[in-house]
Amino acid sequence: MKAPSTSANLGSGFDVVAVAHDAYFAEAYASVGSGCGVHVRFKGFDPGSDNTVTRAFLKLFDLLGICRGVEVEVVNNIPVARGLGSSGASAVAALAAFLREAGMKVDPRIVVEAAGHGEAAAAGSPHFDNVAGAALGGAVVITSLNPLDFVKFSPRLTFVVGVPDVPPMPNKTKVMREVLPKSVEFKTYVKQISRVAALVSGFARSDPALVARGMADDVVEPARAPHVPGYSRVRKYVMEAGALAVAISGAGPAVVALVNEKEVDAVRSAVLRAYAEEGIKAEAKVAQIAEGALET
Ligand SMILES: Nc1ncnc2c1ncn2[C@@H]1O[C@H](COP(=O)(O)OP(=O)(O)OP(=O)(O)O)[C@@H](O)[C@H]1O
Ligand SMILES: N[C@@H](CCO)C(=O)O
Repeated sequence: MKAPSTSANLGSGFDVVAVAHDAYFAEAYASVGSGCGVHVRFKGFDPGSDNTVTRAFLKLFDLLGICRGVEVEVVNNIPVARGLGSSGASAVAALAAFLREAGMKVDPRIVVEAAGHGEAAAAGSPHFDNVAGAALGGAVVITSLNPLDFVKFSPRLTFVVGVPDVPPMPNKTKVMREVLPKSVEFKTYVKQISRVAALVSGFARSDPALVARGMADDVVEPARAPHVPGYSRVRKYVMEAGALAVAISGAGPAVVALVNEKEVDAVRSAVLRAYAEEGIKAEAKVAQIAEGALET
């Protein structure tokens, strides 16, 4: 099964918003046997024995009150530790592959809950945005954390995703969650919730200008931007090139720009020029909203 890359947060939607895009995909193959226990093989990047996939299966079996013998192979083509949801997508693709092989239909909320708990292996704490996007596809909004629930929208959005080739920060997502402020001023809170409202309204109306308004952020991005190589220059250049908005993708360092089709080439060139001037090799991919692993 395939699971798409995702950009979580989109500025103001920290931990509750993610978009699935067709920039990259993780794939997983599963076989189901007798017995009880999961064996995972990773082709390419191998995170080791304590990984999101194994934890996701343990949580899934716990939630379903079952145990099965499962062999899984993960082929993850989503750049790791870049803010593109690679750890979450590998877990979602693996769970989806298992469920198909086992002939099981399971409530998507259970799959997302299991994969989101698996994220603790990568981020230090569970979070459900990337995995909800990878599972459902489209633009997903977490509407309740306990019990977990979410709403999927299918807006027509076009992105340019800039992926810098920089040495991965050890425990990157965990570190980028530790730099976040512990509190915000009430007036900032009100500004932020109006932005999340703009994100959701923009998803519902498939209105890029409204989504762009929601991608502004006065809380998470200012805390993280200093740790994202080239971000201020990329941000400046892509906005000058006509992007509607730009944000750190997930916990970074990748960036995600929302664009109108007619600005795609100019914004993609601006991303590459900005990184080049920073002396950073980078990739810039044009991406559309993608379907999730549970759709196929
Ligand atoms: N499947 C995995 N299991 C456990 N740890 C992982 C896995 N994949 C990556 N990691 C590690 O977790 C950290 C975050 O990696 P991950 O790939 O989740 O980041 P990301 O793609 O940037 O995701 P996000 O969009 O959540 O920031 C890195 O230190 C990485 O080495
Ligand atoms: N919402 C999470 C996503 C990580 O991709 C964070 O920003 O830490």
